Amino acid sequence: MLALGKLLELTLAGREPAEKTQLTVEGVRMRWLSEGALEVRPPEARDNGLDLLLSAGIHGNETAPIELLDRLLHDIARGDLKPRARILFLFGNPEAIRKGERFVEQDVNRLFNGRHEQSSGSEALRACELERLAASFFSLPDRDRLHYDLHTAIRGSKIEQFALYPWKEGRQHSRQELARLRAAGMEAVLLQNKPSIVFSSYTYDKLGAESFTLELGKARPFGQNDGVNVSRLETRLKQIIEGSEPALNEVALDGLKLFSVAREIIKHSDNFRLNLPADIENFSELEVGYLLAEDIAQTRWIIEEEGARIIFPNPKVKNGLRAGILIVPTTDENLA
Ligand SMILES: O=C(O)CCC(=O)N[C@@H](CCC(=O)O)C(=O)O
Ligand SMILES: [Zn+2]
Repeated sequence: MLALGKLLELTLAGREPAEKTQLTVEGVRMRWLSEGALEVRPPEARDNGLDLLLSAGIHGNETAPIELLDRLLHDIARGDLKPRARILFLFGNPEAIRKGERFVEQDVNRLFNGRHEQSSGSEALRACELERLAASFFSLPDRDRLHYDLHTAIRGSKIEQFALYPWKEGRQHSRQELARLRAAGMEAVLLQNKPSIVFSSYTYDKLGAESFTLELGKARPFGQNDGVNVSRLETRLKQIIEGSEPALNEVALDGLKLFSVAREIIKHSDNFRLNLPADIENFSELEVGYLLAEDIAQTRWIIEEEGARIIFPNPKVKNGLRAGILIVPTTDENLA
């Protein structure tokens, strides 16, 4: 296997490779760009015009997606997987990955779309570098652009695998991309309805990619991910990489559940209280009238929406950040 296939090993060791560019026997070029960043380029004659950004480890303790990207890279470096797409592999927060923590000082996934400029420290610098790497990767004209930012969640979930689809004024969510996600094993998609400061929102909003955050199960340490079944996603990613995807069922979306955001719960102060059991699962339903959260100045979050569910409840976030998302079921009528 080519040494650059061991991007994860290099990243965990904090090492730079001696050789920055290597070629497989089929002429696939692997190029190390920076810590945790590697570009894969097929020979020109095989290139099918897709630019695919695969990121994981934006949160350092979310190891199943990191292991998945590591397997794909090994397969490419051995010549077992023969890309027709250009690919950028990114391990988002190397320092946090080495520590096995979600983040070191601050959550990288709250520092995109310019937020890093109002901040300092290594994670703000890393968010800036990730934006630069993504922008440079997605700078070639007339190519399809796809970004999957892979995560696992802090808690269990009633719907194990789901995607979050960013929003941009005047741009419609794509039915074809939803069909692709369904084929990759996603059971639900949350259609966002406002701008955001996460990585997938940056590549969607500023770089014109079709971009998604994918949640694949519960976060566990390296080597303990048997409970996270990524086989459907892995198969689909290999097909996307090799340009051999079977046709998609766009009409029915094959039972994919769609949700929209009703409200984001923002923590404003240290007085914030979230009225949920510590082990509550994502997608748990909340009844109308339920007092979900309280904060300073008599702020009360009371459920008003029929069919409301909660995802990512987290009262420990820093003040000013999202402490949960209230979602409601929606339909496919506004898709492009
Ligand atoms: O389990 C949790 O509470 C968080 C899991 C996670 O890291 N989710 C991403 C979602 C990003 C998005 O909104 O697209 C995050 O919170 O950064
Ligand atoms: Zn995450």
